[in-house]
Amino acid sequence: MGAQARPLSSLGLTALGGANPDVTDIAVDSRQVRDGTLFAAMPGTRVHGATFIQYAVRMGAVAVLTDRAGADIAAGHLDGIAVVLTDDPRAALSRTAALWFGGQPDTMVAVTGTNGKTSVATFVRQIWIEMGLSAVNLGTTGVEGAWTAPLAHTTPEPITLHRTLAGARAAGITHAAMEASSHGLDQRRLDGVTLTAAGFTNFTQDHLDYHETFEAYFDAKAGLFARVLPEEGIAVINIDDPRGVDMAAIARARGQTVLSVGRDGGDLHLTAQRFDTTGQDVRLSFAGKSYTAHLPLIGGFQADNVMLACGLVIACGAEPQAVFETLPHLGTVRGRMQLAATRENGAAVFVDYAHTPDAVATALAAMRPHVMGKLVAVVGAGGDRDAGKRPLMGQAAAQNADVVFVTDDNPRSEDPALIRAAVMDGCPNAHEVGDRAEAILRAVDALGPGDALLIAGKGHETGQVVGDDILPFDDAEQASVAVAALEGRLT
Ligand SMILES: CC(=O)N[C@H]1[C@@H](OP(=O)(O)OP(=O)(O)OC[C@H]2O[C@@H](n3ccc(=O)[nH]c3=O)[C@H](O)[C@@H]2O)O[C@H](CO)[C@@H](O)[C@@H]1O[C@H](C)C(=O)N[C@@H](C)C(=O)N[C@H](CCC(=O)O)C(=O)O
Ligand SMILES: Nc1ncnc2c1ncn2[C@@H]1O[C@H](COP(=O)(O)OP(=O)(O)OP(=O)(O)O)[C@@H](O)[C@H]1O
Ligand SMILES: N[C@H](CCC[C@H](N)C(=O)O)C(=O)O
Ligand SMILES: [Mg+2]
Repeated sequence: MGAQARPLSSLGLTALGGANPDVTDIAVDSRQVRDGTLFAAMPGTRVHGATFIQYAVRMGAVAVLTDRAGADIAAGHLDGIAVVLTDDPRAALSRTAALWFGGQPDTMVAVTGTNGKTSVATFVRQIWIEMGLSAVNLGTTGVEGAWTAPLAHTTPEPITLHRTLAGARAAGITHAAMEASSHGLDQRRLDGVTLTAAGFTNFTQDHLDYHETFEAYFDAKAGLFARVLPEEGIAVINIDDPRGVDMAAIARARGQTVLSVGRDGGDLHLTAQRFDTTGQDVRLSFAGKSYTAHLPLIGGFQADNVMLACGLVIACGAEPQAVFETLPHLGTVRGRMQLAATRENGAAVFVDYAHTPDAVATALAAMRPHVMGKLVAVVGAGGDRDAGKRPLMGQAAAQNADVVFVTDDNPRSEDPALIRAAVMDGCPNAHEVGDRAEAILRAVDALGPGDALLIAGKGHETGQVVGDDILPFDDAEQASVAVAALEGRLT
């Protein structure tokens, strides 16, 4: 909450006719408006927020921030309140929220890409903490690290975001790594954040329900470099991804310094990787020097995420040697290639957040070097999300696992049987088991010595969204329950 009333003009806003009322709060939802509030009436995906201006005024709004379309919708209801009109009210709201809450950790980085954002942001935070700094990561798993808080979005809307950042700063947090989701970028949610560096992981299919085309999805992600990261910022880019090369060109065109990372070359370069039962050894090359480290992380792709994280920390001014020395102390990211249970015969059960075709393929392929026997997968797709990815996720599972169980993820408002049928189109030989707990039980039951199971899709989530209900559900817990039940340890 903003502590006290402040004139509208102090928030960087100029109202029509020079009105300059004192503002006591800012809100993006009319239902949160109270006396003295600046109501930001945003063009939405379902409705224009300006539809609710009349109500907001009744609740005590003294000023409205909107666009021309919003002013037209609310015509006749704007008398007596200050009206700020702008072509890009979402960007204006972000800058206003930054000024209203007035503080963020001194050093901040953001990371975008289809997969790996949470992992990279978590590794950045872990590295900073190992270096003795007071750091957090913000994103899908909430605020984690030296200060914790829950978040409803991967990239929170600007008011929540800046309230959180100001809270973190007040708690002594000096360093923060945040996720920039494509929705968040498209909706300008992080345009008020001051970034030292920004990272790009990769670009594959997701969220076409929202962005409609691959190019629009890419352009949203590119906004991190084309708009949010300042010209003096450093762009840390995975150039193994073909679109990483495009992203680097966008960053260079802005005058940003590019620090490239990759396996095929790059300023920070992975030159060797060897797997063992507890993780992997990596050799990295940076600025003419070679560094080796044991990463206690399962999954070859985590080396890519760790490299990007190292690049971001170095971009913020850390000594490379000190950064690479922290690597043996990194920990598993919650719900990402997390060992959840082990059967008495040694078969391991992993939980992972793979919810795109590329992630399912990558996560399963990453398990192969750790598995002697057969690889079993439990996979499903979420409702009210990109429907085109469903058969592709099934296909990725069929191509990379020996046995596949198709089950429900978060059906949300959709018919789960139809979602499963779409996934099954990509893996017709899979076993279809709608109930997720039963699918996990049957998959665990299928494990012999040397086999392994990947339960994909829900990672750290602790609920299953069915219609408007969130039913308690935790893949890691269900994996343990299944192992215990099958081995007679449940009474
Ligand atoms: C599709 C999408 O991103 N929608 C987000 C968007 O809502 P919207 O503006 O489209 O909402 P709307 O219902 O059309 O309403 C328009 C405006 O009217 C206002 N309103 C509405 C009703 C009312 O009574 N009074 C009122 O003032 C709303 O606050 C809104 O500002 O702005 C809202 C406020 O910032 C968000 O809560 C909402 O996120 C919805 C809930 C959502 O599910 N978003 C997901 C898809 C999302 O953002 N996911 C990404 C991660 C994706 C990933 O990387 O995997 C994320 O960053 O979390
Ligand atoms: N570098 C990578 N390349 C390909 N797949 C990856 C990579 N990193 C992670 N993944 C896969 O993507 C899944 C999600 O990882 P993570 O949560 O880090 O991504 P995210 O981008 O934050 O996802 P979200 O869009 O939900 O925020 C992992 O569980 C793993 O299966
Ligand atoms: N941030 C992603 C998470 C998807 C997780 C998966 N379990 C699903 O519900 O589809 C999204 O909202 O698309
Ligand atoms: Mg995430």
